[in-house]
Amino acid sequence: MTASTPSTASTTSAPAQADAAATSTTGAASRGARVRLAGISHHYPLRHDVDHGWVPALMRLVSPAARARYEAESAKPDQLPVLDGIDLDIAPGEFVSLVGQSGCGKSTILRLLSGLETPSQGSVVVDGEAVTGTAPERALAFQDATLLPWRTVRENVALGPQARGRLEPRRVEAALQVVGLRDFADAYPTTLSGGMAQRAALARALVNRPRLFLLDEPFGKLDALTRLTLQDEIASLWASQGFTAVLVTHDVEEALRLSNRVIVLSERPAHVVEDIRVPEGLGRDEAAPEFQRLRRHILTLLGR
Ligand SMILES: Nc1ncnc2c1ncn2[C@@H]1O[C@H](COP(=O)(O)OP(=O)(O)OP(=O)(O)O)[C@@H](O)[C@H]1O
Repeated sequence: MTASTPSTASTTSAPAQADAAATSTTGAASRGARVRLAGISHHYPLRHDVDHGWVPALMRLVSPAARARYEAESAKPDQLPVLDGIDLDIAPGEFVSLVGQSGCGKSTILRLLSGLETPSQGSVVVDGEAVTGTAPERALAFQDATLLPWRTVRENVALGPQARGRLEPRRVEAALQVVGLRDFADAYPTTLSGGMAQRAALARALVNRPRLFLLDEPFGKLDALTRLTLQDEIASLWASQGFTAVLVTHDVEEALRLSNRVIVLSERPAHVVEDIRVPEGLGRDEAAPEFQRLRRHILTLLGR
């Protein structure tokens, strides 16, 4: 499935813009990456996995009770299983949301897709190539904008291309334009609202023309109104830029508004409980019985 009409909130005129953009840039959809997660399992080492060579000597000096506590702790598994057999194919231009209990491994999946983390088992393949490290065309946006406070908005957006020696000022200006921050290009991050800072972070990702955009609760810290506005803007960007999007969110309505598919994950170690296709256009009609039915269904799967 390729990007088609986006599902967006109905609070502003952005959905109309998104529709227009989607219609006018049908070719853009092919820019999106094809993603394949095959047999992914992942664990993190636990703290007592650390090799403290001095511990046995110390244990001879401590009380039997303290020694017993240490031995009990050491006998625990030394790995935290986080993901358990995740298989997922994402078509170019799809918008996929991952929902699941806190701590189930959603962000880990994004880190694997970005190349920040390597899976303990299985493979992450983007556009036919195994992911072995980070790449600018696989952009990651977090809950915190993480802008450098000593650089202006423009300088923050330019940072990635500059660091790679590929600075194209026109692209930086275009990225600022697309997120509506041209007038604040010379402002410093401390003078921005939360929503504006998040827009700057989106521009910083978009300047790399990502084929895969990984969004880790990017609206999590924003007030409800800004959140809805930015959701519309993401939908609009997705329609016009044609990237593949993977969004981690706790907000089931947000997932239904924005996505073609909602992947419901189990508790940790996570596996896919259900892969739900969102009918085209449904996201714009929250009052629709089908929207509400899907919302309740997902909440039930999440045990809420
Ligand atoms: N670098 C790490 N080292 C050790 N454990 C980690 C590391 N990163 C995450 N974890 C653990 O892995 C589990 C999954 O973390 P992850 O951040 O992927 O979950 P999540 O579903 O995104 O959580 P949330 O919804 O609360 O943000 C958690 O128990 C977390 O404590």
